[in-house]
Order: sequence, then structure tokens, then C-alpha cells
Amino acid sequence: MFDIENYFENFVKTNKIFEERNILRPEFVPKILPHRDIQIRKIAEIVACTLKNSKPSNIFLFGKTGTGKTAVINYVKDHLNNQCRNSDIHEPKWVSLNCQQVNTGYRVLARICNDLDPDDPVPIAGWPIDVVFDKLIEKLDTFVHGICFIILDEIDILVKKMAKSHDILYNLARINSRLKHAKVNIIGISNVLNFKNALDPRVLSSLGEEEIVFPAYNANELKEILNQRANSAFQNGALTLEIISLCAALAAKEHGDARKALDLLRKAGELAERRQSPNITPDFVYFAQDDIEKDKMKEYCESLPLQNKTILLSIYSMQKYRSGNAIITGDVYTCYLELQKQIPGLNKLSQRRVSEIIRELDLSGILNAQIKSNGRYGRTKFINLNIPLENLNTFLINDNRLNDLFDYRPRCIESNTTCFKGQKYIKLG
Ligand SMILES: Nc1ncnc2c1ncn2[C@@H]1O[C@H](COP(=O)(O)OP(=O)(O)OP(=O)(O)O)[C@@H](O)[C@H]1O
Repeated sequence: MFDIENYFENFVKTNKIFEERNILRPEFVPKILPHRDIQIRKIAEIVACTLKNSKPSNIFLFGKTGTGKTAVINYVKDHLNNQCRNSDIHEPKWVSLNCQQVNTGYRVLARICNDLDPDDPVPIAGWPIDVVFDKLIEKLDTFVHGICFIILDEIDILVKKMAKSHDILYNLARINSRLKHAKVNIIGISNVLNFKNALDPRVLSSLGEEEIVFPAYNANELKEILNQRANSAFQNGALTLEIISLCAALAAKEHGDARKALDLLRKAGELAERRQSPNITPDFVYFAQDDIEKDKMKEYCESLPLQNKTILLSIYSMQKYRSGNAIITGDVYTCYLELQKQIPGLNKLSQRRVSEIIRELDLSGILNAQIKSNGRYGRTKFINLNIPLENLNTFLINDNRLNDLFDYRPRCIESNTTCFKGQKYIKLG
């Protein structure tokens, strides 16, 4: 039996890993941000005119995830606010929202209104858009004395989702001409480097007055970032430089993501702590990497639309009951049609759309769809899940709509229209 008392007692006695683990969490804002001098300087130069009560240019920040965009903005914000306080100037108002969560133009406007004046909320739907706009103008002039910075994180999602968002963004960027006292500055943030190409030129010219790119960090830069945080996060002797280099190298291999590097280091520390190890060894880093991958896949699967989940489940069922044999797009579609009929309210997709979704799933890394030539039978896409079946089961099981289908044995497995018998290809009739 697990001796819980002994475990806790030992944990207190032997815990020599963390000094302050929160320093490794994403919400922690470090006092210095190595390798982001150029970006900090550019943004500081643009927003400095706030101190003379003038409106700065709107800014676009581009860079892949974990390249320090939010950290740099928060860093500049804290310093600008401090300077305003010291110089007796109205502190700017900052409204920050993530367009993944606040994902329509209407909601963006309503959210800004409600941040400015929570006591008189605008409903999250239902008003005509021009009424919400008028309300926003009224709130800005009432509650903002000076500049209001509006940060739209993941702005690309807003634009991609709704063509109408272009108009709302355009009007938001031009709102200053209708304001009496307040001035609005927009900071758009995007992880998609070529997002500008998708923007209406009118919106681009008013929102993208200044553009700043955040390049990915390389392994040496990540090492320095980790080192700076690790010094105060860990106890003496808990880790060596070798561990920091390993975390930096693994994160740099992906796309130079500082968040990933920090997560890896923190998770490796937590695993070492749970095992009551005196220090972090490379094995803990590799275990942490597996854990992070698993969490990422879980989050991805849970956020998929029902159609995509059903297609994944089709691949799961085929792989489960056709052990060892290859699966091709046609198999998946046949199985998908069987499952789709059993999910109330789910409409039937065409084979072409299912193929597109398989391609999207392939890009996410959850499966591998490889095109192979079959001589005179043409080219076929072979599909393999990249994660163990039992993992996919736990990622999808929370969706009640699919609950009864995990043990479903597809009828097409037995049918003679099955595309493969063993590894031998039989052409579909
Ligand atoms: N130069 C740096 N020095 C220290 N820490 C950094 C640096 N750059 C990023 N970080 C840390 O990495 C984590 C991720 O950074 P941040 O949230 O700013 O990335 P981001 O580019 O905004 O990512 P996303 O687009 O996913 O929101 C945070 O914990 C942040 O403090």
C-alpha cells in the first residue's frame, strides 16, 4: 500500500528542487527580457508620445507563439505607466483581449465597453452594431482621460472568421475622428506571419501604421532566457547547465518558443520533485517533453469540431479492428458514413471534404497521411495515427456525443469492398 504519510514527510525533507516555481510560469513578467531590445526600443519610441498627450501610431506585432510579444508589451506598458505616474500625466487605459475567445466584431466592441464600464454592461449579442459603436464612443469619452490602448491578440482569427470584422476593425481604427476627449491606439498581435496578405488594404493601412516582427529564438538565446529565470526559480544544485542547454535545444528544434522552453524546464523540475530526486536529470526533461506533447494533443482534440472528431474516431475504429493493416482515405470515409448516421444532428460531409479534414489533421501532427503510388491502381493516401489508440480514446471520451461509439466495430471491416486484405491492394469496385 502507498505510504502517503511517509511520502509527504519525505517530500518536505528532501524537496531541494524549487526556490520559487512561479518564476517559470507564463504569467510571470521578468525584470529583463534578453534578446528583445530591438522590439522594446521600437515600441517605446512609438508610444512615448503618450507622455506628451499625443496619440501614438497603431502597431502590428508579428511573431510565432512564445516569441515574447505579450511579455514585451507588458514590459513597455509597466514602464510607460510608471513614467506617467512620476510625471503627473493621466495613466493610459489598457484593454486587452484575445480574439480566439472574443471572436466576433460585435463581441470585441461589447468587451471593450464592458471593460471601460462594468457597471453598465452591453449585452454579448442582440444590439445593432452601430448602437454598440455609439455606446463605445460614449464610454471612451466618459472613462478615458488621455490614451486608451486596445490590444487585440490573435487578431488574425477575428478577420479569418468573419468578413464583416474588416469593417468593424476599419471603423475601430478610425474611431478617433468621432471622439471628443479620449484617443484610441490599437495594437494588433498575430502569430501568422503572412496574415497581412489576408487583410483588406483599408484596414491594413490604418491598423498597420507600424509593424514589428518578433523572430524565433535560437538555442543560445533560449539558453540565456532560461538561465536568467532558473537562477531564482531553482535551489542551488538542483540542475546543471547541461539541463538548461537540453531544454533550450529541444524548444529551438520546434520553432524557438520561449514558453515551450520554460514549460519543459518547470515540468522537468516538477517530475524530479515528485520522484523526490535530489536534482533534475536529462531523463526528467525527456519525460516532460512527452507530457507536454500529450497535453497539447489533448487540448487540440478537445477543441476540434464534431465532424473532425468523428473522422478521427473513424480512423481509430479502423485501426483498432483492422490491426496492422493499412488504412486509406476511402476506408475512413466508409467508416465515417457509418458513424455519422449514429450521431444525432450530424450532417453528412462529402468525400472531398473528409479528405480535406484528413489533410488538416495531418498538418496538426496527430496523424500521418502519406501518398504512395500503387502502380496501375494510381496513388493512394495511407493513414496512420501518430498517437497510441488509448491516448486518443482518453482525448475524445469527454465528448458525450461520441460516448457510445468507442467500441463500435465498423461493418465495412467485414465487407468485401474493403480496400485492403493483409497488405494486398484490391481495387474498389
Ligand atoms: N526575451 C525573453 N526573456 C524572458 N522571458 C521571455 C522572453 N520572451 C518570452 N519570454 C517568456 O516566454 C513566455 C511566452 O512569451 P509570450 O507570452 O510573450 O509569447 P507570445 O509571443 O505572446 O506568445 P503567443 O503568441 O502564444 O501569445 C512567457 O513566460 C514570457 O515571459
